[in-house]
Amino acid sequence: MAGQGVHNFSRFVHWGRNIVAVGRNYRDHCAELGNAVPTKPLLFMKPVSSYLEEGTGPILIPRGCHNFHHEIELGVVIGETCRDVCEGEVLGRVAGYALTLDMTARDFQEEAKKKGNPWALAKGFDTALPVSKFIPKEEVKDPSSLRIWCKVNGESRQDGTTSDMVFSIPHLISHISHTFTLHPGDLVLTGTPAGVGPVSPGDTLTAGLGDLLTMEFSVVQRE
Ligand SMILES: O=C(O)/C=C/C(=O)CC(=O)C(=O)O
Ligand SMILES: [Mg+2]
Repeated sequence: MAGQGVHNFSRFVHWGRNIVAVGRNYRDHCAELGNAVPTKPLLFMKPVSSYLEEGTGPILIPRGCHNFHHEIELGVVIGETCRDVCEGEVLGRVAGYALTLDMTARDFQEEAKKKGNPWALAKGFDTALPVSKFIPKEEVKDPSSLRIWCKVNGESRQDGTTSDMVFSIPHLISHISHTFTLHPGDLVLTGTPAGVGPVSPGDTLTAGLGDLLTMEFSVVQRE
């Protein structure tokens, strides 16, 4: 496995930065949840308090959640300010990448969707954003062609490739930057491929990004 240059995430990505997440960015995931493929990126935010660095503790199922899902995603870490950037400039402003999980309280999200409410509780609880080590961009030959996979207790659940994104990384970051500025250290989650599904207390999630790294998290109920 490559990845000699990976580093502790918080050494490079400072807490207190924006976390922008993209939803419905893989056709197969749109289909599995019965959603139309969007015609422009669907964006939401996760709070910085949702970060969970690998090795610092378990993923906590939020109180009252009865349908808790994994979503494996490629995370893009911004290296230079992005404000009104064109697509051609984007990759030059990226610092690197991380493997992330957009943990989702699906029942909270369903309730919010029915009422037309935001997804903050469904996507923003403590530990809703497990992250791998940080991978400098020099380690990643082609971010538009990376395998991302996730297993639960050793059983394959998600196995996709970033080449299947509806909107590319340059398109997503350019699009975001025309509405709000992204700063160094901000993280963009790029959406999940098909295979999202439930996890329970006692489960172990393992996930991988190409031949760059793997990560592992356990799951417990928040008391
Ligand atoms: O619309 C839904 O039911 C669910 C959408 C998501 O959770 C979107 C994502 O976070 C994603 O596609 O990665
Ligand atoms: Mg997601």
